[in-house]
Amino acid sequence: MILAHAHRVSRRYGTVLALDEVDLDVRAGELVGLLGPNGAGKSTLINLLVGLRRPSSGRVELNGGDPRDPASRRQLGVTPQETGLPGTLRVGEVVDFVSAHYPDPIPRDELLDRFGLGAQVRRQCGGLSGGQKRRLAVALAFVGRPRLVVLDEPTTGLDVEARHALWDAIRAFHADGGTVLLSSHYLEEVEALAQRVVVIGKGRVLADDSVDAIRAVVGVRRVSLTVDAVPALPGVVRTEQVDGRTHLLTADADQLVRDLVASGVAFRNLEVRPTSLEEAFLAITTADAEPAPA
Ligand SMILES: Nc1ncnc2c1ncn2[C@@H]1O[C@H](COP(=O)(O)OP(=O)(O)OP(=O)(O)O)[C@@H](O)[C@H]1O
Repeated sequence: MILAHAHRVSRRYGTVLALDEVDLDVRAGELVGLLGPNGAGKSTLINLLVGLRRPSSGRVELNGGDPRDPASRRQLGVTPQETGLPGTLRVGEVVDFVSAHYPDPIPRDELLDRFGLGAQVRRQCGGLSGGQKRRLAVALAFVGRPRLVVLDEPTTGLDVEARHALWDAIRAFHADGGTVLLSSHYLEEVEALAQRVVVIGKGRVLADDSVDAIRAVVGVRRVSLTVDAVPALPGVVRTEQVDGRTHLLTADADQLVRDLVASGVAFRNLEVRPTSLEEAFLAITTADAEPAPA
């Protein structure tokens, strides 16, 4: 059963094409990670799916209906990228206020314990740390026992311990049969949580696959060297010349180094390091732009 559906969805903001004919289905029971660099279009896609914005063209559905119809959103929990909490209300009061909107909310203490906020129940929201505020904002998405939870960069700004606590809560929800769509900049986060990864770049879906398959694609390495002329070598997905250094991006650095040595070319100062996610996206985009073999 498909809970969230986007069909050839585009969204423009003035002259900016934030989403370009995106297709996405989130099925019941899935934990899907939306991965992409800044400005890729992740928040725009999320906002369309949860009914906060309208597509310029294409179709979005939530629980089989229009996401802008409150009936479609009844079993949805959302934490947007930016949230505000009333500074003078206590944590427990905020949870009670949100719980009052649902027929069978998770009991307050259980919810707060799940998100490591049990000790803060009487604290005013204005006095919480940034990480505690973020955890509370994410916890509120779960209070109504939703079928689908949509989290836009839930752990940005959290320290390692808080991030892991949040991951545990998300995993527990999923283990109980819940469906999750979450966006992240962090490959590590998506690897830790998701089974399926949708890579977004420049408003397009660049890849939609299992975590292992995506890891293989983004597991691109950077082989840097000083060399007069680089021979053409197999497996190089991108070549860059910066400040007299040559950088070769490849999925198999070991083989590339063997090939370099075998080619007999004189090189100096060889370095091999993982690419950043940003570079990996470039590699995917480049591979994506290559014409398909005839
Ligand atoms: N309200 C808006 N008005 C104008 N342009 C916008 C608006 N919202 C988003 N954009 C633009 O649309 C593109 C996609 O932005 P979006 O926020 O969806 O990306 P993102 O992947 O969520 O990025 P980030 O990781 O930085 O949050 C960007 O170029 C952004 O500047």
